[in-house]
Amino acid sequence: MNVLKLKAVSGDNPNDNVKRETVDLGNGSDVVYVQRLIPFDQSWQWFHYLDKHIPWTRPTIRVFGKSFLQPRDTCYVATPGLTELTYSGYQPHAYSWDDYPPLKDILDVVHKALPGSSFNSLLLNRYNGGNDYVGWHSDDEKLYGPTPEIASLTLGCERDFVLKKKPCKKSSELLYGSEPANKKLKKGSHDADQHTFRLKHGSLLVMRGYTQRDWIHSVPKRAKADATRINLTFRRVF
Ligand SMILES: O=C(O)CCC(=O)C(=O)O
Ligand SMILES: [Fe+2]
Repeated sequence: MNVLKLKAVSGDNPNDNVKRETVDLGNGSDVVYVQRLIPFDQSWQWFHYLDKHIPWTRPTIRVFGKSFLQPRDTCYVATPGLTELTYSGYQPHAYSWDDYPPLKDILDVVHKALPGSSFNSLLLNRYNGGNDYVGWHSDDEKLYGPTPEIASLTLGCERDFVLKKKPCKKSSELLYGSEPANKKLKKGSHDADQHTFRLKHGSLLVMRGYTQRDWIHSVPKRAKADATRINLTFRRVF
């Protein structure tokens, strides 16, 4: 597996001396990784708050006519009046930012780190150990527009986040949710087509440009990851 050597570049915001690294995926797609966005202790405080107070659910989802228990807990938060989110035949209830005030503080930190961003929805995931995962997919729902910026914050247990180039549109649709997330690279593909980021406690990973159109991503099962990870993905619904 290709664990990236990242090139450090300075942030857009001169007040922001947080180190960030950008990986150009080509064809108008890139990923920004900020390894230490939120200080260690603050990250644990938010982790414990969210672990305890968020109304986590593990919904049944439908993929190609078959029902599955989603292999992680989830919750959705959105500004009122937005188009409702539906994925894999499941429409989550949209909770309000006001229900969980620390989410607004986290949103502020993310907005400051990403000048020009204005997220209005948040999908939370909780992985209760290494058997919980998210399979190959892209977040290419229409409500996010053609080039969504998706900012993904990690709290708790480190996990690998893998990006893989779509072979073509049809086959990537077939991959969605149905292929084991840890499947090896196909023969004929090469290293530039797959990138792995080890997402640290307090880190932020941002997918931009055409990443959702041209790439799929997953958080594979990991036998050794025995602790809980909470992930917050901020998105803008248009
Ligand atoms: O947990 C992660 O890092 C990724 C979650 C994800 O891809 C999603 O919620 O769409
Ligand atoms: Fe995703």
